[in-house]
Amino acid sequence: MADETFDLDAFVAGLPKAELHLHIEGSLEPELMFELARRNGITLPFASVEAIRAAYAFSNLQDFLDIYYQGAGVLQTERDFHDLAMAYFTRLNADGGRHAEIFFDPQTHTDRGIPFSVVADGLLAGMAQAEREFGISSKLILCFLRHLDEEAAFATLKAAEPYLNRITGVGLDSSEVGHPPAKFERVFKAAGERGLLKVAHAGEEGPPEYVWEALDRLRVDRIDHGNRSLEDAALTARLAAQEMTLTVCPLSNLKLCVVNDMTAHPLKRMLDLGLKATVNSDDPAYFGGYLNANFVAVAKGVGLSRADLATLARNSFTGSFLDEEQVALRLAEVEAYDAAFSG
Ligand code: HPA
Ligand SMILES: [Zn+2]
Repeated sequence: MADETFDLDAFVAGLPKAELHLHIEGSLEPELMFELARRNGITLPFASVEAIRAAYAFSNLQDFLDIYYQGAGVLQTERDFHDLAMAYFTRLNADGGRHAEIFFDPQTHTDRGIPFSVVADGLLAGMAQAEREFGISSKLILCFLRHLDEEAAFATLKAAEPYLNRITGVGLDSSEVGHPPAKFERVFKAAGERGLLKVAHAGEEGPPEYVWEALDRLRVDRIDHGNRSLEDAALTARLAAQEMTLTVCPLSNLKLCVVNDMTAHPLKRMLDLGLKATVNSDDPAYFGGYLNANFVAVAKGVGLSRADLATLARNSFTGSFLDEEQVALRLAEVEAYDAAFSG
């Protein structure tokens, strides 16, 4: 079959795609971290860009989160958040990305005295510029930090009130184990009543029960990660029947030791089980690769076919929060690309 001999890098490079799982604070490259530290008169506990990169050796999610929250401390002004967003969209554009739904963690900033409006206005300005310059559409998803309490999440939803017409949904991130989705049932209900869509990280390190809870108690529209769902056959069947989108992050899974080796990554099994998986970069500045690097690494690791890759690209649009008309346009682009590609 021609499938076995296709040029993987070339096919992935031009494939139209959307990114649905990207923490904008996790796209802060060490170079920009240094520049913002200098701009804002902050002294970093690292001597060089190389020293920062050398510190990015994690054995679990918490190891990463500790350094990720520390890094975000250089973000102070609206311009900083704008520059952060534009740096990400420049990478996404280079990767053939057409659309992104980006997470931000307002509590990481408001808890150190940065107003919600500074964060949101900066990110929204970067998103508008990416649309103008690259034709990349994007949406903003407000994540609650699950290691903090329900009251803090409600306060964040209140701070977001003036922005709710420019925020598409809410999410749930940070330390998973010990902080089950049910802890945030009421705040997710309140978010839903305000017209927001809902996603949650579940089954990255946490057990399948957390995925059930995200479905049944938070009533999410997507599951972020979801890897550990495969331990539960009834859950897997439910996710497939419901056509629930999973936003899977291969290089993140490798760096945070959710998988020991890329050849053991569950993505191929997910697709073969009929799960609606997508490929995403999560925190690309920390995990060693942007969107296309994730596609290529997992495709090589588990042997994805060209048809699998086209399915993943389609899933990224049908699993997005774009309206039907925009989805149809993007799907037509995928079909046209796939039909025309020969390599
Ligand atoms: O992969 C992640 N999991 C949980 N919280 C996060 N915050 C940034 N990235 C992540
Ligand atoms: Zn994530």
